[in-house]
Amino acid sequence: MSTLIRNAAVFRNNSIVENQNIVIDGKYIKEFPDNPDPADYDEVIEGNNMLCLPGLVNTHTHVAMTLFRSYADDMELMDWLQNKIWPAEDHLDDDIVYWGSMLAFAEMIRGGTTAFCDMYMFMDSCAKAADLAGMRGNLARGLAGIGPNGDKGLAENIELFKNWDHAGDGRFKVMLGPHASYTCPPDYIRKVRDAGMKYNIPIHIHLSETQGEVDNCLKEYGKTPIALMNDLGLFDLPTLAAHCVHVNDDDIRIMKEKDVHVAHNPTSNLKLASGIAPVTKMRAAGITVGLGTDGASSNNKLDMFAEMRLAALIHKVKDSDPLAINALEALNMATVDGAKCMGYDNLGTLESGSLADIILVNREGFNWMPGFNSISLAVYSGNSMDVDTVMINGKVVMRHKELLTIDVERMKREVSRVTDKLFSFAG
Ligand SMILES: CSC[C@H]1O[C@@H](n2cnc3c(O)ncnc32)[C@H](O)[C@@H]1O
Ligand SMILES: [Zn+2]
Repeated sequence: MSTLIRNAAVFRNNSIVENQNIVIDGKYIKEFPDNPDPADYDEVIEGNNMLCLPGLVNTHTHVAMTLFRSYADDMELMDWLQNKIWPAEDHLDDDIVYWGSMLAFAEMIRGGTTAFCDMYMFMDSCAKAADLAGMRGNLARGLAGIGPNGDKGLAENIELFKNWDHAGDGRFKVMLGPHASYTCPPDYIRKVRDAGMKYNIPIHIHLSETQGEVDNCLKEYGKTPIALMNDLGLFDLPTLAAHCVHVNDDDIRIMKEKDVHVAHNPTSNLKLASGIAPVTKMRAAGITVGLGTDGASSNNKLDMFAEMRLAALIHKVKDSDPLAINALEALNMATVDGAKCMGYDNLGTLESGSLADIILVNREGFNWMPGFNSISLAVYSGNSMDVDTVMINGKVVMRHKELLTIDVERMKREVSRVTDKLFSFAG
C-alpha cells in the first residue's frame, strides 16, 4: 500500500517546510519527492492548508479510566485513589475495560494522538480494543504487591508480554507495570525486576508524584522512591517513570545515570494538587521527558494539544523564565521525546525511514491567523479539534474527522451500558 500526502506544510528538522509531498510505503515514510505523479499511488491525501506533524505520543495514561471522567473531581491523590477510584475499580471486568478503552481511542485519534503508554487491569481487553482502533500502544498490567494478588498480576503481565509484545504489525510493546513505591514493597519489586530481566521487559511505574509519597518512603526505607528503586535494581531495566514531581538533585543524577525516562503529566499534577515537576532541571541533566495525560479521571481529557500548551506555560512560571520550555521544545516532548519514552528510535519524526504515524492539522480556523509561526500556533493556539486526518503505521484511521476504525454510534451505546454496569454497585 502506498500513500501520497500532497502539498502540505511539514514539520521536519525542527522547522516547518511548506509545500512538501510525503510518500508512505507500507508502514514507513519513504521519501519527499518534488514532483510526484498521483497516479503512481494507491491513495492520495490533499495537504493544502494542512500542517503535517508526527502523531502525538501520550506517554502515561490509564485509558479505560475514561469511565471515571467527572466521577471524582477536586480531590488530592491518595484521597481520590483510596476513597473513590480503587473501590470502584474493584467492579471492573473485561467488557467494561474494552469499551472504556475504545472511548479513549476515539478521543485520542480525534485529537491527533497516535500512540499511548498504558498501565491498567484487564489489559487483554485494552489490547484488543487498541488493535481494532489501529492505535500504537505500550501496554502494562498494573501491579500491586500489597494484598493477595501480586503474584497473579505479575503472571498476567508476563502472559500479556507473550501474547502482545510486537503484535499488531509491530504496534504493540509490553512493559511491566509496578504501580508505585507505596503499593509495591521491596520484595515484590525484586520479583518484578527478576521477571523483567528474565524476559527482557521494560518498566512503567509511578514515582515521586506527591511530597507525601516521598516523605513516607523516606520514613519507611530511609530513601526517596527513586533511590529505593535504584537500590532494588529496577533501573537496570529500561524504565519509564511517570510524574517525578518531587525529585531532588541526587534523584536526577540517578535518573540520568540509569537513563530513566520521564512521563510528565502537567494537567494531572495540577488537578490533584501534586505539584509541578522540575522538568527544565531534568531536561538540562539530559533526561528524556515525554508528555502524558494520566487517566481521564485526573485530567479530565486525553488531549495532547492541551498538555503541550500547559507544559510550555507552567514551567515559565515555575522557573520565572519565558524560555523555560518553548513551543518547539513542547512539540518535541509530545512527539520524538515521547517516542523515545516508548522505546522507539524511528518514531515521532517525519523522516525517510520513520514509522508513518502522521497527523494533518487544519490551519483554516480563526485560531491559526495570522500565520507567522506554525510551531508556535500548534502549541499555543492549536487545539485537538483542528486535527483533520490521522495515519498510524501507514494506515489512515481518521479522514476529514471521520473515524474509520471505530463504529462511533455502537461505541457510545456500549459505553453507556458498561457505565451503568460499573456503577451499579453504588446503588
Ligand atoms: C494498578 S493499575 C494502575 C492504577 O493506577 C491508578 N492511578 C491512576 N492515576 C494515578 C496516579 O496519578 N497516581 C497513582 N495511581 C494512579 C489507577 O486508578 C489504577 O488503580
Ligand atoms: Zn498514572
